[in-house]
Amino acid sequence: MGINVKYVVLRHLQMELKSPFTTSFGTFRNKEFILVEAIDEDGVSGWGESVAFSSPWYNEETVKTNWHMLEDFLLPLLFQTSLEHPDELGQRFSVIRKNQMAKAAIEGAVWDLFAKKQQLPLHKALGGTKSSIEVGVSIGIQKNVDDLLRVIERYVQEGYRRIKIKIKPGWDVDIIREVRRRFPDVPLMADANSAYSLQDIDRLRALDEFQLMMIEQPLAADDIVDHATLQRHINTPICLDESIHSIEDVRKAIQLGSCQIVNIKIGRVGGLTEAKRIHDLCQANGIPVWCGGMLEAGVGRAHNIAITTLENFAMPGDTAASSHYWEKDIIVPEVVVHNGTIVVPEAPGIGYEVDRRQVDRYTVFAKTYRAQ
Ligand SMILES: O=C(O)CCC(=O)C1=CC=C[C@@H](O)[C@@H]1C(=O)O
Ligand SMILES: [Mg+2]
Repeated sequence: MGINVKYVVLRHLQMELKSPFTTSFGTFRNKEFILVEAIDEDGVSGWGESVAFSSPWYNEETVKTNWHMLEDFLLPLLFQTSLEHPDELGQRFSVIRKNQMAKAAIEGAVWDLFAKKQQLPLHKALGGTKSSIEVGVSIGIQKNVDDLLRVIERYVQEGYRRIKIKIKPGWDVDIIREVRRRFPDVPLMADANSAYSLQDIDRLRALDEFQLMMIEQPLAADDIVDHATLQRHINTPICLDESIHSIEDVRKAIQLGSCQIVNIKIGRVGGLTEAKRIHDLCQANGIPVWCGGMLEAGVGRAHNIAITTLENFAMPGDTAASSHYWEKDIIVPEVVVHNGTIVVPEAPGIGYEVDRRQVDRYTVFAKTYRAQ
């Protein structure tokens, strides 16, 4: 059964975060993103979500560059001929360099469509094995330590399986010491979003005493060489986020010893097919992976849940409950977390219904593209 996408609707949505999210590179108050709906000859819709932000802080892609790539390059390639399987899109899109988040947005919609046509939940179509997944929560930089401790307390009580806090020079060793004093046993990790350099080795080594599960992306966003040096000097396992765009990046990082853990973000690596390949390579090399978050709305969140059902997603990811981010999400039911666990939905495709009323409410503009 081929996949024959007849038209695609791109929608530019804007949703307000319940509370601002601050990292070492800035504060998010709103989330603007592109929602992709791919409709086939039978009128079945597949949904994808671009995780690019409005500004090129996290990586070089933005909402506008994603729209441009989709409109001018990726949709024409998709419309060229039908597909037998979503895995074929990687090859078809390989004539376009990088722009992984734009590629992943449409690839995700095609995977949802494919799974629906097969009457399979997306997680089964991907080869997932879990019926529930464990999740953690990522906490932005707070005004002061007391606020941070209060926020952590709340999430620990809600049952989240690990706490991730953001660090940067000056908001690191002392802060983590306080957190550890108050929560000696909580599974804890720190994400630096590239805020350090090799000159900070001593400061980063000082974190070894706190039994962190890992430190995420301490060094430059495009680096895997200095990370290998750093890993030789510290005991805390390094996890790469920003530096990983493809299976080739992972192969090289493993060879160099740049990390012991990989954060897989579907958007950053160009889609579900590449995410699965990276998962498999890491598994073969004894490297656990987990699913990162990009403050997704419901569709992106559903894709994250599906990929996390693969076996080697062995650590809790950042897929917190919809209500952690939004007053009202765009899917029904919303993603709920009980005791740090999400029950994986079994309905075909992403497993959640897209709430068109909410989508319309958040849509700033939309455009439809048809196969010629
Ligand atoms: O809750 C989430 O979706 C995860 C949030 C999170 O940690 C991140 C979101 C966006 C950019 C980064 O700061 C970051 C990360 O690096 O993992
Ligand atoms: Mg990160």
